[in-house]
Amino acid sequence: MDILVFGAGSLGSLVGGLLARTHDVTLVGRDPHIAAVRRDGLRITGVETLDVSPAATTDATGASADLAVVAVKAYDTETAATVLANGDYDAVLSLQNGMGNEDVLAAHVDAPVLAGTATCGARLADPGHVEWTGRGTITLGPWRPADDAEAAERVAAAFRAADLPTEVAADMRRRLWEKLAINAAINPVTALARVANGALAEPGPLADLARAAAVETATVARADGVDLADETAKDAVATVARETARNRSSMHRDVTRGRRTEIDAINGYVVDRARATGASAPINRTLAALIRGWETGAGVSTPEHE
Ligand SMILES: NC(=O)C1=CN([C@@H]2O[C@H](COP(=O)(O)OP(=O)(O)OC[C@H]3O[C@@H](n4cnc5c(N)ncnc54)[C@H](O)[C@@H]3O)[C@@H](O)[C@H]2O)C=CC1
Ligand SMILES: CC(C)(CO)C(=O)C(=O)O
Repeated sequence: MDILVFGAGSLGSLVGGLLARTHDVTLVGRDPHIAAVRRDGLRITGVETLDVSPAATTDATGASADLAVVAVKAYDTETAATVLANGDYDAVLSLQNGMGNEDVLAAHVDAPVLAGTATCGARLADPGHVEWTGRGTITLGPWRPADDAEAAERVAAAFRAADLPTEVAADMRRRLWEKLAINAAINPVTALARVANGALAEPGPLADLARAAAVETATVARADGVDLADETAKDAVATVARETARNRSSMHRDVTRGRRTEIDAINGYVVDRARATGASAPINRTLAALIRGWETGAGVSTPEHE
């Protein structure tokens, strides 16, 4: 399969690099990482060590491929969608966190849109070098009823052929809301309290706050027509906090590095859906206000500004 990975940062480089073992992959990203991959190839270390040589470019305008995988931060999805709209793809798959990305892609591209979640961990260590920090799996499926279920099966088969454990799901909206509940609970609380995820697995005020944010998110999901039980959301947060106890969440890392966060696509999205459905979301609203207030005061940067 011809695969273009739009957003060759941490996750995009890992997934693109692993897919490059079997498929023709083009990474789309920014220098100095892209220049290093073009010169020396891509090195993956951590869970496994491997060296691969995908094609790499900083400009995907007018490109075509069987599949475009979107792995930019949520605040860059609109730009990615605009570039992809000028190309030719049989399917577009988002592996991003947060909500709203698939709708933005669907509004721009003329191809089936697939939603996906990735539980693997990745960190761009140096230009040309990505660290694989957690093995994980990928779950993907059609986003809208009109989106092609066969495209999801084709993509999953291609991922499995490259040894990426991948499952197809028919209920991606519910699964993205469940992931959203996890991120809405763990990300801002760990970022504001500057603690590792495991702090939320210990009884105490931070665990109580995270649980309350998850339950509130599940309430908004139900108001939005998605069947997500309070218990499911609460248990998911407890399990992820325990299983990733030593990790710092992506929002905690963004805040520590003075970088823009994905708050709009996480707690901000919950607040927007609460407003649209007449539900109330005071906990998500407070967490979003605190992180947005920090972003404004800190004069945050995005990776391309570095
Ligand atoms: N890093 C991880 O382990 C995981 C990340 N995710 C999600 O995946 C998404 C990406 O996360 P990361 O890889 O950590 O972020 P990242 O910031 O490391 O990578 C995003 C990359 O996209 C590039 N980019 C953005 N706009 C571009 C454009 N117009 N042209 C070319 N390149 C562009 C940026 O330069 C950056 O290198 C986020 O939604 C995140 O929440 C999900 C699961 C795991
Ligand atoms: C699941 C979790 C909370 C793991 O850290 C994550 O997705 C993130 O940090 O963004």
